[in-house]
Amino acid sequence: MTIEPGGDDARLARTLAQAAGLALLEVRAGSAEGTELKDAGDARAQAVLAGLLAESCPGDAVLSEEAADSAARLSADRVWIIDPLDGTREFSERPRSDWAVHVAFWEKGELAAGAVALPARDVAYGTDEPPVLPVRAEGPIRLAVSRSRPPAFVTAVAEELGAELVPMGSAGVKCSSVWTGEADAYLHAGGQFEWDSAAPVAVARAAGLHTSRIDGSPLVYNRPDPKLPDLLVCRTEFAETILKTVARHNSEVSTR
Ligand SMILES: Nc1ncnc2c1ncn2[C@@H]1O[C@H](COP(=O)(O)O)[C@@H](OP(=O)(O)O)[C@H]1O
Ligand SMILES: [Mg+2]
Repeated sequence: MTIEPGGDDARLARTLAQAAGLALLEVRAGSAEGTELKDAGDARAQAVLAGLLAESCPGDAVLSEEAADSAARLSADRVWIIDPLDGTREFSERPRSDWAVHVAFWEKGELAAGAVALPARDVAYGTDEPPVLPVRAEGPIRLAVSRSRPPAFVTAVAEELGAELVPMGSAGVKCSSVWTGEADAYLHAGGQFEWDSAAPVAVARAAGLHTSRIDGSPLVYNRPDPKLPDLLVCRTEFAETILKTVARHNSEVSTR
C-alpha cells in the first residue's frame, strides 16, 4: 500500500500528535526538572494519545513506547505505532525545541499514514499534506545525527563524503530537517525501536524521500520484536552514495 495524501486516518494522526504536543507544552511550562519532567511528559502524552485512540478507533491495536506490548497487534489489520515523546532528553533541557510527538498508522503490512508534531516549534507535519521538498542549495552533504548517540562509523563516513555533521535530538526532528532542507540525510545505527521511526518514515515517504535500513533493505513495521536499530532517510539523489559509504565503514566497525 502506498501512502495517499488526505484520508481520515492521516488527518486523525495529525490531530492526535498536535493534541499530545499541547499537553507536553503544558507539562513543560510547569516546575518539574530532569527525570521528573521526562517522566511527566512521557506519561501525559501517552495518556492523551491512548485516550483519544480509544475514543476514535476502539477496535485498533496500538504499539507504544510507553505502554505494555500486546501480541494482539500481530494479527490486527490496523495498528497505531506511537512515540508519545521522542527526544525525551531534549524535552527536559529547556528551551531546546528538538523533541517531537510521533503518530503512525500501519495497515495490512505497510505504514499507511503518519504525523510528526514539533510542539516547541509550533509545527506539525503529516501524510495528509505531505511536505514539499525545497530545491537543494549547493554545498557539502549535511548529515543529521543523534547528538547523544551517533553511529560509531559516522565520523569516517562524513569524512569520506566530505559531509558536515548536524547533531540534534529526536528522530522525528532529524527526519523533519531532511524534508525542510536543513539537512540532506538522517543516518542512525546502534539501536532504536519501531516507534522512533514509524511516523517520521511515513511522512518522509510521502514527501518522496528515500527511507531504508542502512544495508539498503526496507524498513518493516509491526514485527514481533519492535527493535529497528538503524535507518537512512535522505534525498533520493544521495541514497546510493551514502549506502555504499556506510557499507564500507560499517563493516570496518563491526569487524573490529
Ligand atoms: N542506541 C540506541 N538504543 C536505543 N534507542 C535509541 C538509541 N539511539 C537513539 N535511540 C532512541 O531514538 C530516539 C532519538 O534519539 P536521538 O535523539 O539520540 O537521535 C530517542 O527516543 P526517545 O526520546 O523516545 O527515547 C532515543 O531513545
Ligand atoms: Mg523515541
